Amino acid sequence: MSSTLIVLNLKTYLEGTGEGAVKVAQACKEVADDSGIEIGVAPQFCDIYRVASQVDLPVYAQSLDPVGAGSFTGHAFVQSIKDAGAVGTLINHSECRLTLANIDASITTARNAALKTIVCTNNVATSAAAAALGPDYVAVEPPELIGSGIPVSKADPGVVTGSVDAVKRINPAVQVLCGAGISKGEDLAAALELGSVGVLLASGIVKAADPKAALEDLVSKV
Ligand SMILES: O=C[C@H](O)COP(=O)(O)O
Repeated sequence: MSSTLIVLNLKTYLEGTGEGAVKVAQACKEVADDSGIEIGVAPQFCDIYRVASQVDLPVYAQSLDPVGAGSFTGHAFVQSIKDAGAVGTLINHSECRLTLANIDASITTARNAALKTIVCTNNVATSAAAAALGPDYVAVEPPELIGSGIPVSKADPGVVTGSVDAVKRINPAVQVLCGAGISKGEDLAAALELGSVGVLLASGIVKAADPKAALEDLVSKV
């Protein structure tokens, strides 16, 4: 496997009892095996166990709550997420934003459970702030480009290079992903050229008529 990472966020695009998530995850697994590029998938909480138990690929939660076992109704408990089979979690996605204090607490909670952490940010300043908290990855995604089909790596290369520079300066151990509007091989190639180690993406693959073909195109220029 190369050090490139692709994480496919399924958001709430898929209905049903997890069979759609398993099918997309299976496509990710096949393309990962063929390409040698690591591909992870972030299904809804209720599908983590089903996906992780049926497909041998890295599964991420879409978020978690910094709570322990106990009186925490409605929260996403890290140990349950881990026991369901997740290896990591997104934190602070634009569609699920947290306070800085809760980002910090979520990173600590995930790290204590040995889950990888991908903290989403919306610009260079928040990428710098996230890097100071020491997650495994910062994933910069300008919100206005999310779901637009316009790739951040072409529409706003400066937010990627700026985030890479800021993160390296603050904490060189943190790696940078970028996302928003990524769907094609040229988008991923451009993202890597800009210094990121991979992408966080969703609609371009999940909503494609043939997600496996879309994934094959995504990795075709690396
Ligand atoms: O988590 C994924 C990002 O929000 C990007 O979404 P998108 O690929 O649909 O633009």
